[in-house]
Amino acid sequence: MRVGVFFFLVYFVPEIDELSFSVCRKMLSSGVCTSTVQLPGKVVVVTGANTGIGKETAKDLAQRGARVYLACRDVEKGELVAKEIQTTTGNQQVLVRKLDLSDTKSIRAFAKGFLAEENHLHVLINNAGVMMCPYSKTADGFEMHMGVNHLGHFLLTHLLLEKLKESAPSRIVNVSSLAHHLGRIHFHNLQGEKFYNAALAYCHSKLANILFTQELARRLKGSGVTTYSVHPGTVQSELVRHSSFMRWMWWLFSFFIKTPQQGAQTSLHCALTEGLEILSGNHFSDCHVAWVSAQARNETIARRLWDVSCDLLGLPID
Ligand SMILES: NC(=O)C1=CN([C@@H]2O[C@H](COP(=O)(O)OP(=O)(O)OC[C@H]3O[C@@H](n4cnc5c(N)ncnc54)[C@H](OP(=O)(O)O)[C@@H]3O)[C@@H](O)[C@H]2O)C=CC1
Ligand SMILES: CC1=C(/C=C/C(C)=C/C=C/C(C)=C/C=O)C(C)(C)CCC1
Repeated sequence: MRVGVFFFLVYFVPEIDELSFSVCRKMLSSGVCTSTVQLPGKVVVVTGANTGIGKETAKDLAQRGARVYLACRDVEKGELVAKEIQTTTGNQQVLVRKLDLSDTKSIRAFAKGFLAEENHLHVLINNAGVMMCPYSKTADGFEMHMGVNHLGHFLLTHLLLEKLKESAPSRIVNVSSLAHHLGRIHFHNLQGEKFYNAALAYCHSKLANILFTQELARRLKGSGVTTYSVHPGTVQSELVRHSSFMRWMWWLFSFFIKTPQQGAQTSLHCALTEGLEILSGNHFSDCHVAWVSAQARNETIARRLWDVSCDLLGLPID
């Protein structure tokens, strides 16, 4: 039935025909991380690692011998995945710790626990994300997309930054999206209280991921810590859980959508590839540097977002 609907559209609507074949070509030329780097003795944190892109990223890093922390809001789901990764990779150093990015207390507790038990952190992958949630707020009163996708990771990164610097060379990968092109930082409506659209709220938060990456790269110059933002591609995952339209689209076009394992490739490329330090602050898609929107290249907005984020989270503005 799905194949029938697809071929009906392709056969009878020439525009869709052209679009789908060019999209198809693009999807099929998706990047692959070719790094052979092994990671014994290295410590990695992946947020949202119990499913989707995060799970596949964590699995690959465990396969290379790293000690991998799965930072998950649902510890039970995390434990099941940790067992699965331990079995498939033979690496027992896959650990689950509770992290709910929609609650700054949980983020602080995660960081405190991690810093108490680990002397190093070589790679932080800020992967967790929510998309198209009905209007809701985090425990601290932030709009859910901005709160989880941007502010949660902003705070987590700040709390772990000294450890990353002590462990240099180290890397931070922020999983953003092509959707950032539709994003805007409305400083007068950062919590969506004046107007709210679930899809745009996601786009705004993904733009914030890129602005954060660029500002962080500027501030970390010379520290040995580098940072990259990533568009993983359009990937079959649970991200579409809040939208029946998107679930339908993903189902209809599932032939052209990447698997989570393919979706993990660009994060892995940025975390592992040797010689990438010179490209700190850049955005990547299909394992190549990718173009970002004019908003995402605006240093003034990036600096202001940094200051506003510090202010909202009670961090000192430096
Ligand atoms: N799939 C796609 O096509 C695309 C994805 N991306 C980005 O890729 C990243 C990974 O998404 P993907 O794997 O597709 O989606 P999934 O929904 O499959 O995975 C998202 C992960 O984030 C976790 N998460 C959600 N909310 C919180 C929270 N409050 N605290 C901690 N963890 C949380 C989820 O945990 P739980 O299972 O408990 O809900 C889950 O582990 C996201 O940042 C997304 O924006 C970007 C472009 C396209
Ligand atoms: C038009 C079109 C598609 C739609 C793509 C969309 C809608 C992508 C959305 C991506 C998002 C939301 C990423 C998350 O960050 C498909 C399914 C690829 C198939 C070919 C035609």
